[in-house]
Amino acid sequence: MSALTEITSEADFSSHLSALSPSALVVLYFHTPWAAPCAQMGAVLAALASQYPATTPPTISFVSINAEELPDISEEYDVSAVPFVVCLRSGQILESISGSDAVKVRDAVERHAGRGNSAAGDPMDGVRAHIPPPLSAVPREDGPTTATQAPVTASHAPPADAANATAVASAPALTPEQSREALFARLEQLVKAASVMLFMKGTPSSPQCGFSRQLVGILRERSVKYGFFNILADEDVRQGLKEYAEWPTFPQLWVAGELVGGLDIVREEINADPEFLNQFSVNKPTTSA
Ligand SMILES: N[C@@H](CCC(=O)N[C@@H](CS)C(=O)NCC(=O)O)C(=O)O
Repeated sequence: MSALTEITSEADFSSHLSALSPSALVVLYFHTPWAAPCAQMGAVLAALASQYPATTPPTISFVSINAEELPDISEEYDVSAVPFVVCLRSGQILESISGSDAVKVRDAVERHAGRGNSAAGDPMDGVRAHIPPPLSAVPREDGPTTATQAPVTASHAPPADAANATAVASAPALTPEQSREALFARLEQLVKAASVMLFMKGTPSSPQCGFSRQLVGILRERSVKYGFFNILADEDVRQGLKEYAEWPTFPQLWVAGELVGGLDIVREEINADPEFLNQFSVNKPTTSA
């Protein structure tokens, strides 16, 4: 699966881009370490990247760029605020998205990844182009309204120490209620990081619990395209999601930002409707949207 690659220098950026084929979609993610919305978007992009298989040569590449540390790159892509996402192909900017709207970013990536990949033999071709909202009853509001944007002046980036000073000055200690709100805002984004999101213990290739393993098996059998989040890697998400979802265990399967349930519920849904989840299968004919 693809991953979010951190760019460490301008030279690193140039060599990364030149190693890609011209038809590859490049997703640039500009962030700063001190801007809280960037942490959410970073997790969203990592989950999104995990949905795309790593191919040789890559047909899609997700890169993460510290907007303050690499001001020349930020300036080149007109980064005025973070988080900021740019979809790029053959050096051409296809779309820029400013702010932490996970749905907007996901839709843009899926839309652009759907084009230009067909020659690469990617098994997910076509499906990624656009998956219609699966549950018409589920409102697909535009991302959380917590899209607080942290302004960043790329061309006048402060040195690292100054950036730290900014972080201290601009990040007063949060009250427990504020921390909970921030966590819930992050979770609201995460559950929408992919049309089908699996919150599990471990990863699909290495599940750390039998329930998660079985749910991965169900999704695999149906060739469902999904994003995942390993809750063992983030205790805040592990505990917070139980409260946010009002569901005490993992795995949790979310579809279009709505909780379906755990393994037992997914099984019940499939028993009641064998076609359940089929619309997210990579084997589904793309014409039947
Ligand atoms: N029958 C449940 C089984 C899931 C379950 O019991 N999970 C436990 C053990 S893996 C869990 O997540 N406990 C809470 C935790 O570990 O944080 C289902 O349908 O998903």
